[in-house]
Amino acid sequence: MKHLRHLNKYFLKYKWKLISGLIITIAARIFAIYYIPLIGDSTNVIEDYVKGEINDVSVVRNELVYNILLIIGATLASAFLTFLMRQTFIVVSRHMEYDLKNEVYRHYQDLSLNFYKKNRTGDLMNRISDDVSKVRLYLGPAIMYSVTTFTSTVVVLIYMTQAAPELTLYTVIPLPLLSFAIYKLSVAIHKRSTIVQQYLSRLNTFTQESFSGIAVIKSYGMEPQTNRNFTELSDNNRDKNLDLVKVQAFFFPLMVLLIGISNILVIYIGGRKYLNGEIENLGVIVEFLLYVNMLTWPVASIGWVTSLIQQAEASQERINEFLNEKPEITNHKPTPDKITGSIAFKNVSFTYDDTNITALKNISFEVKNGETLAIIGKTGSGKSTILELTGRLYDVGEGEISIDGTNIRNLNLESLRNSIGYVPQDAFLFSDSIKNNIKFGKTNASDEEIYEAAKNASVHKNITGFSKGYDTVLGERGITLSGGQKQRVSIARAIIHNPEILLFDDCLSAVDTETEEEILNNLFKISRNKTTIIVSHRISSAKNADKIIILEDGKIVQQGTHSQLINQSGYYKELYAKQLNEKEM
Ligand SMILES: Nc1ncnc2c1ncn2[C@@H]1O[C@H](COP(=O)(O)OP(=O)(O)OP(=O)(O)O)[C@@H](O)[C@H]1O
Repeated sequence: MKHLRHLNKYFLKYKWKLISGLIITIAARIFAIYYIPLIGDSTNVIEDYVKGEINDVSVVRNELVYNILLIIGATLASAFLTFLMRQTFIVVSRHMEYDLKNEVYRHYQDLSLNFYKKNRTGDLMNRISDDVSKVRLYLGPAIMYSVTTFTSTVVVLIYMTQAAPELTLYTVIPLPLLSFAIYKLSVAIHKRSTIVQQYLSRLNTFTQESFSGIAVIKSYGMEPQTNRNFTELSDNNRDKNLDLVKVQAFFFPLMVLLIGISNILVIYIGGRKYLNGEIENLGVIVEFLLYVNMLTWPVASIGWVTSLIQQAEASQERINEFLNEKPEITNHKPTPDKITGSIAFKNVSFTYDDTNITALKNISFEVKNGETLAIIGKTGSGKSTILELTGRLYDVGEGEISIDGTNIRNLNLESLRNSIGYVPQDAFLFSDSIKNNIKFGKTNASDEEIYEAAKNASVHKNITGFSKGYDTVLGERGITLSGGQKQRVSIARAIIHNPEILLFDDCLSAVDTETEEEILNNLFKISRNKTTIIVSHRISSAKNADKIIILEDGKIVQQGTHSQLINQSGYYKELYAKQLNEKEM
């Protein structure tokens, strides 16, 4: 239970609701059992009348009517209290589930990019959905059934021992057996349902991928092969489901068998005792039959609850594993900073943990406030890494990155991130309206600000061309934007909040040279007093920068202005000649 201790804070938070649930449950169980002695009593009255011990039929009638009214009252009270009990325990468990989900989600958000690289998205999703749901079964049903079982068992046993102590002993013998058998069965069911879940998630992943990649499947004529793969997965899935159903099928017969044994014991032993005169009235036997049936479900639920708790413990262990992960990038400065934007890299080297690739080697450069730096270099030379380090998505191993003369580790993290407008290499847009995607950069932006940003990113005309304009929904359920349109919406998102620093990671690669020219002209206007770093493979994007650096294998191999670099032999001059030729062709 040590992993479940993490949840104690939630029990404390909802303690008053839980305590009232406890009181309601005890009252509900007392009322639920209350009718049994009344039935016994009614049987006894009839028996006494049959034996001739009572001669007046109206006495019998009055007693029966009185008992029936009490039974109706107790049943109604028990039904109402049971409703309240579920409302309390199950509602509280839903609140706790909501709190836990939020806690996990907030923690995920704080964790660094490295964490996301080390763990698969499916695993992250499972822990926040499936595992939290399993924990909820402990927080709600498991606690509720434990309280019900305990209360019912204690109350029923008190009633039974008062009525016939020896008979009680014989009739409860099969019950622990029932509990143990149900526990074993629940464990077997759990094992099989975990396997079913795994197969189901494989099937889902396959289906989802084949729908997303339907264009590739069709163009390669792979439909028959995909069908075969689906059938194979689906067959496995069915077999695993059948394995589960076979075990589940034992559940109720087992319960019925053990209740049957208890009933036979009551009738056999109780009957003999009645004939011997050890039990005075038939009513005791009737009562015992009802008690045994009433005890069965709570006793069976001990096994079920035990397996629920075990599953919750395993799930909470997985959740805690992530909750105990410390964010690698933390804020060391609580007060906000005013950032103007001059950036300096001093002897920076950086190695990615997971691949051990040293992406940057002893990099030094400076971009003053309001200047533009262009970074050019072959693929894999470390260009994107420079931008990611500037935004402190990773902390550097060696050397120092400073902004306005302060090491970025000592800047307020929120101020740093707010001062940056970052356009990543692969523009990611959410399945939401274009307007909301742009507003992501400034949640309180007015429509005018959105249009202005879209105009500067040269995408306004495209958007107004869609029938729903800025309300056009993107993604799975909506329109698919072209690569260039996506890049431009992503640029609009970065510039809308008027940041001091703009980082563009090869974000004009999918637009034609004319649009590139138009966007660069707009950006030139809006970035006059901003510090800009443009990563590109095109000379056209870099040529107007105040400074250009050429990276090769993580090192700066050339730097200067466009006019200086085209007069030096090296990568820049070669690229310039090549791209000039392509333009002329
Ligand atoms: N997230 C990462 N984890 C591990 N290694 C990485 C990661 N990102 C980049 N690398 C490695 O670091 C090196 C530099 O990559 P980077 O993305 O900075 O290059 P780039 O110059 O931007 O390339 P491109 O022009 O193709 O975008 C590459 O060898 C790459 O494989």
